[in-house]
Order: sequence, then structure tokens, then C-alpha cells
Amino acid sequence: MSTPALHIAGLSHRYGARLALDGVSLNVAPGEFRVLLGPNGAGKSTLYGLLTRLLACQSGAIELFGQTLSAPAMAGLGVVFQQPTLDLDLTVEQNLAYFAALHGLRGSERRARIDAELQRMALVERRHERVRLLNGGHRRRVEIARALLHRPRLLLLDEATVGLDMPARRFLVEHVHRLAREEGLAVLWATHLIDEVRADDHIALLHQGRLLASGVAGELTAQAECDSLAQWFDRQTGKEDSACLWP
Ligand SMILES: Nc1ncnc2c1ncn2[C@@H]1O[C@H](COP(=O)(O)OP(=O)(O)OP(=O)(O)O)[C@@H](O)[C@H]1O
Repeated sequence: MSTPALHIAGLSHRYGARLALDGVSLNVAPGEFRVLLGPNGAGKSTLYGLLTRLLACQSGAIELFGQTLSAPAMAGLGVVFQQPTLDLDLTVEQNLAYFAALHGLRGSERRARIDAELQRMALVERRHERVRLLNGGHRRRVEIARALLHRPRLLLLDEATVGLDMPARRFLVEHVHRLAREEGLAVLWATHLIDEVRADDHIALLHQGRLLASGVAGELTAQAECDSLAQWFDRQTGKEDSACLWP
């Protein structure tokens, strides 16, 4: 078996008395689009905080491509946080150039990487516009383009589509799926939006800090004899008292 892009074993995290993550174990393989599905407060952002070392690891282990979470291993990581982090007063291109420079990209290589990501995100026409003028969907496109400039092998996205309309969400979900499928990028896509999950997506269900289930969405739904993933999700998270067979 190849080394997982991401390996999480027995990860727990406390904020004082509150246990936000409780023994979470999870792998993401190269080229896999893995959905981390969880309602608000499930612990998704805490997990992302630990994966990006914004939070110090209290217990458990995290490995990126078989290496501990050190600076060299993290060079292969791309991240889109839940809260947007673009500079609204810089142009699209300036935002990308600044970040590329932080990653040590220079000169023609930097220009080529920026051009390529703008092209893929259909943002070429907007490159000289200030980000403040872009709608939410386009801002998120810029953030994803930025996260890919240094060619990471693992992309983490925390609720990247929150607040966007359906076409914008579809565009982003499809784009990131394509990156996994065609370029072998490993993806961990955190969301609480069931309609973003496809039947053939591999999901991990996080609820109140615990990983409740893991598997292919369509198979989990069928095994539980639910009519839909939404029904399965409600049942797993205790929102639905009755069995899925009798909606
Ligand atoms: N800094 C903090 N101090 C105390 N408790 C916190 C802190 N951050 C998060 N929590 C708590 O930890 C739990 C997990 O929160 P977290 O933000 O990781 O969940 P989430 O799945 O990302 O939810 P959301 O989608 O609402 O951001 C929640 O009960 C939350 O209230």
C-alpha cells in the first residue's frame, strides 16, 4: 500500500474542559477526494488547526506523506481556511504574487505558475482587479488558486463554499474533484453541506469530536437502508429518531 498523503491517528484536542476532538483517526490517499462531513461544532476547524500547526498537538499523531508535521513536510500542503484571508485592496494577481514569493517562487517560474492557476480558475480577465470588487465565488477561486501555486500534494479546505450560491459551489467542487482525479492531488474537503457530497465520494463523518463513520457515501446510505445521504446524516447525528426505512 502506498504511503498515505495524510495519516491521522488517535487525535484528541481539548479547549480547557471541552473535548473538541476525541481520538480521531483518518487517512487520505494520494489522488483521493475525501469529504470531512460534520455539522457545526463537530470539530472540523479544530482538526484543520492541528493539521496546519495553528494549534499545538496535545495527543495523537499526524503524518504528511509519512513524515511528521515538520516544516519540510508542510511545504507539500495547500490550505484554504474557513475565514477568507485575501488582501481585499490588492489585485488578484498581487495576492497570488505575494503568496508565491513567500513560497520562494521567483521570476518566470512565478509568472508561469500564476498564469496557469488563473487560467484553470477562469480568472485571467480579472487578474488586475482588486479583490474587493469580486463576488464571493470568485474570491474563493482566488484562494484556491493561491493554495495551489507551490504545487502542494495535499490540499485542505475548510468549508470553502460556505455562503456561496449553487453555481459557485458547483464550480469549486467540480474543480477540486478534477484536481484529485487528473493530477493525483490528495484532498480533505470539510463541509456540513450534504448536497456537496456525491454518491461515490469517500466520506468521514465527524460529530461532537468523534469520527462516527467512514466509507463511500452511496454505500453507507444503502447499507443503512436510507433514502438519501441527508437522511443517513440526520440519523447518524441524532437529528432523526425514526429509522431511515420509515421516513
Ligand atoms: N478557542 C476555543 N475555545 C473553546 N472552545 C472552542 C474553541 N474553538 C472551538 N471550540 C469548541 O470546540 C468544538 C469544535 O469546534 P470547531 O470550530 O472545531 O467545529 P467545526 O466543526 O469547525 O464547527 P463550525 O463549522 O461551526 O466552525 C465546539 O464545541 C466549539 O465550541
